[in-house]
Amino acid sequence: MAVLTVDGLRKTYRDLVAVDGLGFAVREGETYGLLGPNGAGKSTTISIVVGVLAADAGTVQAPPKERIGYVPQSLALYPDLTGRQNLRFFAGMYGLRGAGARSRTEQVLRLVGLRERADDAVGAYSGGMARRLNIAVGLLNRPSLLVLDEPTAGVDPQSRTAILDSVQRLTGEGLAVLYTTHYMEEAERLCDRVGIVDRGRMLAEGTPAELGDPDLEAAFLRLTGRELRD
Ligand SMILES: Nc1ncnc2c1ncn2[C@@H]1O[C@H](COP(=O)(O)OP(=O)(O)OP(=O)(O)O)[C@@H](O)[C@H]1O
Repeated sequence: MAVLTVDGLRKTYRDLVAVDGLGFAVREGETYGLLGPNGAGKSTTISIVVGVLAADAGTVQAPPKERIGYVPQSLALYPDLTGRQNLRFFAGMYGLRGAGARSRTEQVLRLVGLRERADDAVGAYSGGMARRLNIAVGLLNRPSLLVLDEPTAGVDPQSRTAILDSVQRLTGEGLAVLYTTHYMEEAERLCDRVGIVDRGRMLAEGTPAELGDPDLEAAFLRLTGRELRD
């Protein structure tokens, strides 16, 4: 069953067409990788899916906002509070209280592998730990769709592995995940299906094995070209 269906999506910024008739679906228990070079329209698409940006045309069928866990590229955490205090604060914002808030906080800490560091101030966290805490915040409200925008950018292999492991555990429980990354080998390992986009259009879609010849990076470069984008 599709948790998210995007059809004919279009968004322009003045005369720039950022998203140009994009369509894809993410099913229950599936990790879908939205891949594309810088400026392809991924972040714009994600912003529309999570409801922070309005489309010019097209449709998005998604869970209600409170059932979407959105983890943006930029961190939204309080550095002076501990990891656990941050989670308790955001749990309160979601309307979780008392024992319910406490037990959910402990569950998400465990899911991202941060229980042992939960009482350290977030300002002292490594980049990878902060990313994992940001993901934990996105999980607090038991979303049915988790949207991860480059969650492993600039983190060390340990945190990257912890992040991929958590995503795999979560999809095993039925969560649908929309994922962006510039690391093709990561998409190969993690994503059940990928969509390669450029200039706001879907160029190819399928499993990494279907698209990758000889691998996903080669397919990506063949489809999107070698010209530098930024
Ligand atoms: N607020 C904005 N105003 C004007 N143009 C914008 C705005 N946001 C994005 N764009 C442009 O829209 C296009 C798509 O950008 P978008 O950020 O969606 O791409 P992306 O695939 O997420 O790129 P990246 O991999 O760099 O995050 C780009 O050409 C970008 O410069």
